[in-house]
Amino acid sequence: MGSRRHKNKQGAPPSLDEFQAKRSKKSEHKGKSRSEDADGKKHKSKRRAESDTKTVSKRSKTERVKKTVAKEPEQAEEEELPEVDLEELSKAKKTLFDDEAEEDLEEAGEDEFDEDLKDEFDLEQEYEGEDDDEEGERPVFSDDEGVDMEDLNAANMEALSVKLDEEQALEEEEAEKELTEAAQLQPRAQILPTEDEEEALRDHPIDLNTVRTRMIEIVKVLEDFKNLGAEGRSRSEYVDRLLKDICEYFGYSEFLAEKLFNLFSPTEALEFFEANEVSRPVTIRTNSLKTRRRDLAQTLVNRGVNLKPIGPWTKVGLQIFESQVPIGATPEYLAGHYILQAASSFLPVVALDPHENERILDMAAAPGGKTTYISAMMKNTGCVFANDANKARTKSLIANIHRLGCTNTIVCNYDAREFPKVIGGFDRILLDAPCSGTGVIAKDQSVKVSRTDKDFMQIPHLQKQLLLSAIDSVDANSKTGGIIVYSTCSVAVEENEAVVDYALRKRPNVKLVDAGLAIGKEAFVSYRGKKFHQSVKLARRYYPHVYNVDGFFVAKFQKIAPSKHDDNQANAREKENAARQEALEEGIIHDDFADFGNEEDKKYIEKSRKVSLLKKGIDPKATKKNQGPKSATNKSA
Ligand SMILES: C[S@@+](CC[C@H](N)C(=O)[O-])C[C@H]1O[C@@H](n2cnc3c(N)ncnc32)[C@H](O)[C@@H]1O
Repeated sequence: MGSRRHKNKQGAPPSLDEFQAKRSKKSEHKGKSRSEDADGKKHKSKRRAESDTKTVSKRSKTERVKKTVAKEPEQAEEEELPEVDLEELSKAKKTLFDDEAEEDLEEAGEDEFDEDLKDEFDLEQEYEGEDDDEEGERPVFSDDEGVDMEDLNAANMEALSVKLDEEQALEEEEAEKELTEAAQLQPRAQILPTEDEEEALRDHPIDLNTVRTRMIEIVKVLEDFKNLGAEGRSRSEYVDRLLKDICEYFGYSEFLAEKLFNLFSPTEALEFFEANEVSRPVTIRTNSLKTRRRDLAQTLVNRGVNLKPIGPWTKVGLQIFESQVPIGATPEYLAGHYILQAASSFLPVVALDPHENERILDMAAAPGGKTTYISAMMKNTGCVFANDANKARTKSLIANIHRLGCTNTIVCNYDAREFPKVIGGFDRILLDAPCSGTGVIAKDQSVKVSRTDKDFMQIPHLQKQLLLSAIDSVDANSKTGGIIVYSTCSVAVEENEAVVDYALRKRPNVKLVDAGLAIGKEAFVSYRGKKFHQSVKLARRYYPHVYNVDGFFVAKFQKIAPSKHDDNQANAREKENAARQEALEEGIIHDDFADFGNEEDKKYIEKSRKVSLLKKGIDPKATKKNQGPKSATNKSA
């Protein structure tokens, strides 16, 4: 590790299978290290460093890094001791995300790599419904087990097998007993500083290695407080010290450290904080309006880009490992063949599941990563309203829409709480809500100290209002949709489960449905004494330390009936047409950005319409007159 906060090149978000396999490997490993511990490894006492002169919060990152890397032999020894070893954890995380694949890619010559890549892309077309028909290893009897094969016959086989089972159960029971006894015999380490030591600490600069070792040891105690807690010390004393250490080591405000810590078990919390020090993998989304992932991958490989499909859950994502060219400035980028987009940002759109020819509203759309994905999934048919309250941000939204060639999009600039008064009756709505950003601390370290209690009241308040507006703007009678997806890049319960639960209570005409996402953890149905509607568990949580993606939350609603809060549906179409007319007359988007070249595009649109109809076995000439008003205008309003 070159730095406490280092680039993570390897971490492909794993598939569910990969993830589960690695998780169980990890717990096997834990069991192993526990028994090693019981075998008599002694905990070394912590040491205090005396040489530093600055406090951690004032320390520069480079200094911190140097401290962490340049370990003295004794310090290194100390780090071997704890059961929860962060070095090991971060190694484990790397392997979790397919190191082997990357090494293969690096080792392979280009031709070989191209072949591998092709294979993967070929597989990608076929993987659905494909079963792994390799036989697993079969258990075999062995002499070691004390069973004479010659004595084994149908009559005694059952009795022998029962005997073996009993012996195994007994062995397991004894091993467990030994473990517990050994743990109880272990001296209870005095990890917490005494009052005098605390006092002395105040006058001394902080040593990061000491803090780190103590965090790990405290976590270990908290995970088995009954056996490892020191006499006369309460659990909360350990938690308080750990929180202080987290603030000092990772640079969080006490308020945010505690809020985030409370979401997890102590071990997992430490993994989460650690993961926030590591950049997520660079990922791009293929723009299927302009190219295919396989073609894009090949072109980028030819430019010296080292890449790999993200995982079986997306057919448009690519993970970039290394690149000899700036990935945000290749000719393919400029031509709109892809967009740089975090893997987690694909998820809400996958959950939204846009259909061709629908009317969709992206309520908080800038800079347009999700709008352009929605548009691509709709194959530029129907209409996407891309709204954002921040006018300045609509510039990047429009720029992305242009670059990616989305011709079914209308940009608007309202406070989304004004919907459905602006327009209602949508088939689907995405509310990718403004949030505190506690899921993307790796990207924006300022969140660690900038978020206050007030934020976690004000932001959820806005999110609740926006979500109700979204619900009221959807057409419950939509033939294909009636869907609302709510997402945030925050892991705070106030912004996620609490908002969803509020909406369920305020709008009984919606229900939560399965988001249809292959990965993700169930959302909470209760949290620190608060109970949420049982169905809230259908929503999904994503964590950096679990999937190596940004922290994220996704909930999918189905509107089952209209309500008195909805806008007059009949009016919606009229409003939409009036808005289009107004936009056309005012030529709003043409001040700063190039024209789409409507005439130029028309022939392509017409051609793609014909091809799509022919594919469905419909004569394009027969349907031409019936084209509805939903065809793209290429105008932003
Ligand atoms: C998380 S970002 C959206 C990211 C976007 N969906 C994407 O994928 O590129 C949240 C957006 O909400 C916008 N926003 C904040 N308050 C809003 C409001 N009341 N109405 C509409 N948009 C709002 C912000 O300007 C910001 O662009």
